[in-house]
Amino acid sequence: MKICRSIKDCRVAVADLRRQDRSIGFVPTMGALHDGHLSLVRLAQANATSSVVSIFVNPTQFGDAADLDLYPRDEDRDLALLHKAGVDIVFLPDADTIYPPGDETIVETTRLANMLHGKVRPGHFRGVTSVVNRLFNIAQPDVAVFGEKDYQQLMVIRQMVHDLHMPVGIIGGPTRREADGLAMSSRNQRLSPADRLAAVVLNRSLDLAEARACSTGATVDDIRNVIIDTIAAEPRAKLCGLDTVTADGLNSLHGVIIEPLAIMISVQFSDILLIDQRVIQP
Ligand SMILES: Nc1ncnc2c1ncn2[C@@H]1O[C@H](COP(=O)(O)OP(=O)(O)OP(=O)(O)O)[C@@H](O)[C@H]1O
Ligand SMILES: CC(C)(CO)[C@@H](O)C(=O)[O-]
Ligand code: BAL
Repeated sequence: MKICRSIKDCRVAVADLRRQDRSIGFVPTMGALHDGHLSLVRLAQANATSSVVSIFVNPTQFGDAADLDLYPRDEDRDLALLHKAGVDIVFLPDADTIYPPGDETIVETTRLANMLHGKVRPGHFRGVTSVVNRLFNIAQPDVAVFGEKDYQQLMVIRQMVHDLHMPVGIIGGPTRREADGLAMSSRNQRLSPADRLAAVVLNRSLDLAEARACSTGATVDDIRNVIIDTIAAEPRAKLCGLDTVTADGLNSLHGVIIEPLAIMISVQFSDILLIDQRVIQP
């Protein structure tokens, strides 16, 4: 496994793989890896003949300086996990490498970035597309894998790739969960023991919403009420975002559910914001 910290080293390592006729499957991450990330690596390996993983805690997607400072980091453990997973290249740039001094270019999906979860975290998706664009230019992947847990992020990336004619196939990976149903997330390690137990309410509310959706004549408002009531019954949880939108265009849906519905929730425990989602078929 090659560990590259500069763009030049990463490009040389990618060119080596290309010389061997290997295709590149890319998984961008912010490190503090868990089984969710490793499942994306396996998906990349299943869809390409080599795998490249980046670890970069991207400052431009954090609105809150404390959230950026406290973001979990464990480079040695991450490298050991990626080595064991058979990854070919790990790219570990620093902020000046990605954003050279004087840098002034941003990439933004103007509609998708500023709605729904983008309103809870202003500027967040602009930071995501700006960094993913740079990472794609460096790793030059054939395919790249993103988790469905960050559902709006996946849609934003698909839109960017489509609009900018980027020759990269985007693959969505299913959400991996802890035994009690909590979606794996690097931020879970920052939860207090009591908040960790309470956090199971995200998945429980989505399970109850899905069950409600299966009943005849269920409306989008019924689903929303199930989520609102379930989260409200957990005193440690504060519902910050609840979006019920079409699964492909993320447009608002009302009335009886007659097309695939994406439910996206963000819930705060103390100072930590967790997200989860579910796509429900009518
Ligand atoms: N539980 C999961 N299952 C599958 N993929 C996941 C899961 N959690 C995150 N991912 C995906 O891994 C990639 C890297 O995400 P990131 O490094 O931000 O991890 P994270 O655990 O989501 O961290 P955070 O605490 O910031 O939410 C993203 O494409 C994300 O959607
Ligand atoms: C895609 C990503 C690595 C960009 O920084 C990040 O938003 C993430 O980890 O989901
Ligand atoms: N997976 C999303 C990264 C973030 O919360 O900034």
